[in-house]
Amino acid sequence: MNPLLDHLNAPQLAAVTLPPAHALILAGAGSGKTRVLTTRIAWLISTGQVAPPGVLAVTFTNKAAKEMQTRLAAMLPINVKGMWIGTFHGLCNRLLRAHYRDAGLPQLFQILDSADQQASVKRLLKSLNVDDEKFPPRELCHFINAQKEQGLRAAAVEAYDDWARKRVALYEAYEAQCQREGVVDFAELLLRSYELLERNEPLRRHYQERFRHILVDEFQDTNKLQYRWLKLLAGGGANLFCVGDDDQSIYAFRGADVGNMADFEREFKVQNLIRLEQNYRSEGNILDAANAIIRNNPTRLGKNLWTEAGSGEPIRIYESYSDGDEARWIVEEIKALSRDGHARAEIALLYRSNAQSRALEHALFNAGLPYRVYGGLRFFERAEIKHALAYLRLIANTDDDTAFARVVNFPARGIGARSLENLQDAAKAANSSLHAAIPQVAGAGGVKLAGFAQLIVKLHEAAHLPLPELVDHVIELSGLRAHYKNEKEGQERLDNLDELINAAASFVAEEGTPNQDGEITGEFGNDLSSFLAHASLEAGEHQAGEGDDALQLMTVHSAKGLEFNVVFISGLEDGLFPHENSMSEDKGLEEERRLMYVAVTRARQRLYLSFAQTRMLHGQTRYNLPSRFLDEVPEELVKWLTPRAGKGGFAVSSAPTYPATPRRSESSGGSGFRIGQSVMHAKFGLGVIVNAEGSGTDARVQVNFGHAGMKWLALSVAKLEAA
Ligand SMILES: Nc1ncnc2c1ncn2[C@@H]1O[C@H](COP(=O)(O)OP(=O)(O)OP(=O)(O)O)[C@@H](O)[C@H]1O
Ligand SMILES: [Mg+2]
Repeated sequence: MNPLLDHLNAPQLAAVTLPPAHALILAGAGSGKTRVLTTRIAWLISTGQVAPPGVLAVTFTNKAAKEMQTRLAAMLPINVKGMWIGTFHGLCNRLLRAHYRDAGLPQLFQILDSADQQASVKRLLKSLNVDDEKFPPRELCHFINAQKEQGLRAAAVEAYDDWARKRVALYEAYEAQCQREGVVDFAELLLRSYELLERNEPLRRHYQERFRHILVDEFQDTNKLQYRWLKLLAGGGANLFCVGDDDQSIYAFRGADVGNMADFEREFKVQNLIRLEQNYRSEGNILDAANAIIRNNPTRLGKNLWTEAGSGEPIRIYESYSDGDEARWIVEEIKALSRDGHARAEIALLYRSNAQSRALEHALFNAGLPYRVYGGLRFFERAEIKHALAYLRLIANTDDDTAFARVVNFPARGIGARSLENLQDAAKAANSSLHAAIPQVAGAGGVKLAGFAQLIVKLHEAAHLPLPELVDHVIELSGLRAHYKNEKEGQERLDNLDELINAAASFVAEEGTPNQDGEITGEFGNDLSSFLAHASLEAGEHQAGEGDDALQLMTVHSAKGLEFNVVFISGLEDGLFPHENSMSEDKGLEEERRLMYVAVTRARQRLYLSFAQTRMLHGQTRYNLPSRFLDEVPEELVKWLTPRAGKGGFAVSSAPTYPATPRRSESSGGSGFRIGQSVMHAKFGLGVIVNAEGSGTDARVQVNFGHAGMKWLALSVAKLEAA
């Protein structure tokens, strides 16, 4: 038998070796979906059923794409570099680079990340004199992206009142601005390449005939437009092989639609529906906990996972007084784990929201423990990096107004707001880019702007340099290096800029010049523009120190598909996880529960769950109840590391469990209740006092009742009892 097929169980083997046909692999976490998908690619190629260029594989992150390539390279004696394996964004970018003319884009079009997009919208509102309180840029971006994700251009969006019509008009103006500047946002990458294939029949045929096998991982999290994109590409008779898990659908808030699974089954008349139920990742207790949690969701396709592994260790739960205490405890625990021989890279710290990482990072930093944060403030999103990239973008395209506006006066060169306004007016009058309008500005401001234009010319002259040298040169010539040298805490920024040079070097070394697999065009763009695209798309998955033995910090969302020997899930508090925005409606809560399921199923051997009674978040101290998800873990699987306090619904301890910070005993206006105290209300049940105001007959307290939510109660009326 083909050694590729060793170690597969029967349904996995069936999935890997299906004769060419559409297939849906529906299976729970850790059952080998990704492994099956990768092995199938290897099997199809090694048995000569398809050549490498005939495969298109979509993964969820760049990291996953790289991992897939590495695994394939280990299984097959072929060059996997040129293969079309990537994220939707990455693949669309590749398509648009290859056919930029047909797509109506400049050769060196630039990609706007979310922050760039917002800046661009802000600039638009300003130039149109639109009140950004009526149309907050963030919401406008959200609206625009949502339209694009449904495949709707401004002209196709319906609007029934003035405000909605204005919003659509702004969408249209934004599109025009992007087109003029030669930039595309993330949603545009997808929509533009969809339209390209839809409208350009020869091109569509070419790709339809080329890709014989299209394989999609994490299919449950595709949105409508992505699904249509897949359908279009598969329209020439390709075989669509999708793997997914409805229980892990966690991107509904971004337009993902689990309904795609049912649509796929129906529209493609899928005959091969394969379920995998054996889990190879987690030990028994962890798996049982995950199964128990997800069982509380009423709308599931339904499946249960089992494992041959023993029950393993109990799930450890820890309660702390504050987020700081929680972080310090995690540090101590990690030190102990290290002493026991656990590699740091095999330990993951997961949290619901990025803001939570601060306390953890602080404690890890103080303890001198190396760590890597995925997501959060990503490398390529740091201010100094974005400044340097903006200069590079201006080399590639002087009409890129977002980049222009970012650095025209950074480092400061005396170009004031007044001159910039004049420049903007001139650009608007001439319908040109900011850069092109410079000669129109008179006076001293005009002279300074001309100086900036000179700088861009000089940078341009260096464009022939090898990429890492070019980056170095730009950092120097732009004055960024000198600027940060003079800044008090500029060293870290200088280090990051050096890291950008390294990133450019490793980019050139790794990517080489793509396109060795017989693309129909040789116009993939040059190193600079591919590097810039990479910087926008990579989303921080590369960071300084990659490969070191560092702890892995990330949100649960970014942990999807990954696995670790030890997992900490911290901040398990109602309002945080489940997140308060999603607690009020069933659908939201179900998505949070799926998120919890994803989090728990990342662990192989050991799982820690922790929560804090108080937490500083966004500059405010919050008093929280333990997450309801903790109650959903069967007691027999659990070992409490702190006394299990409070019976029944919520475990609220009355004593500080970690002695590092003295417990505060704020009184609530002489009412006899204190903040942090547990109370009982006849209607709302058990809660925790989180805030207090007034005194005497006017005394009011705010109570977090968990399921019943947060309430202000007048003590003279509400009959509250100490619990
Ligand atoms: N037949 C098998 N024998 C041994 N190990 C296996 C087998 N199948 C999968 N594994 C291992 O189990 C782990 C989980 O597999 P994989 O990541 O492919 O699961 P998944 O279904 O994609 O999980 P997720 O839903 O979290 O993405 C991996 O370490 C994988 O190598
Ligand atoms: Mg997977």
